[in-house]
Amino acid sequence: MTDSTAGGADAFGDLGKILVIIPTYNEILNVGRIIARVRTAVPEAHILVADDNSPDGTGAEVDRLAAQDPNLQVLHRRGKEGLGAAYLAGFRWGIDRGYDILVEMDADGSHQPEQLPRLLTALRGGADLALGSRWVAGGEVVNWPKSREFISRGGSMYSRLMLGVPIRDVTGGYRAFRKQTLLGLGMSQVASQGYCFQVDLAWRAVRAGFSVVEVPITFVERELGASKMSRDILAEALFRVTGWGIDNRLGRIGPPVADRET
Ligand SMILES: Nc1nc2c(ncn2[C@@H]2O[C@H](COP(=O)(O)OP(=O)(O)O[C@H]3O[C@H](CO)[C@@H](O)[C@H](O)[C@@H]3O)[C@@H](O)[C@H]2O)c(=O)[nH]1
Repeated sequence: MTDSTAGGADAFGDLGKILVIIPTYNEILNVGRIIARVRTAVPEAHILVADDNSPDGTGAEVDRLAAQDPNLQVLHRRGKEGLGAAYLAGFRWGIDRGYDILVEMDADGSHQPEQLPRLLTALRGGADLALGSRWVAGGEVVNWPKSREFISRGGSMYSRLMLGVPIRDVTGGYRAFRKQTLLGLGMSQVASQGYCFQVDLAWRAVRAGFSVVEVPITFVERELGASKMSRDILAEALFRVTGWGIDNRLGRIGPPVADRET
């Protein structure tokens, strides 16, 4: 049987130029493998690694790989400023260079590049934002510690409760955006740095009236390297989501103000 979501040379050319953004902090053990897997899964996609000056030399390793691959670029950032800041810099870089589709993908293999065609197929079907989801039917996590699953499910539930956002996996970080979605949700006003950046963007997309489609994915716990999840990241998420929830109930939050393309 043919998988209608399978990739292949230029299978998604009709969507325009695709950029996969991979944020990295100390991912030298993973970065080469993930780049190779993206190449095979969706050959026409270009890749941008947004590296926060990783002490383990991830940025230099990608420079070495990029010397052989014109469709691989590195955004060297000055230091660790959080996942959100790295993605925002990557989105801006991509939009300024004419990319139409911008994809978020972790470096550690949790987000399987082989499932990227599913997200792109959802965009082709009319979604403005295709969100890889662990918590819809058909989605799953593999080898994730129960404690992480609890935090992740709890974070999504709390966000739904506080914000009324109708998304089951609102903290998930495997996503494909149309450029117009990022501009329309006002990405330049996003200040979240850690993983609550994902909640911020999804909620903004909903408030801006975009169609957000959850696509089931299998999230596989990393085998190499370490998660960057920390107490500070959790505290930021709790603080921000609670604040947004209160402001929302008081009617202080309206639709986001769209960015200009420049
Ligand atoms: N440039 C940069 N990259 C970062 C930073 N912090 C993390 N990253 C990169 O962001 C990706 C995800 O970080 P992990 O630390 O591996 O995340 P996780 O614990 O597996 O968390 C996953 O689940 C979260 C909760 O659902 C998600 O919010 C998150 O996006 C991710 O999918 C990895 O490629 C990692 O190197 C940072 O400060 N700067």
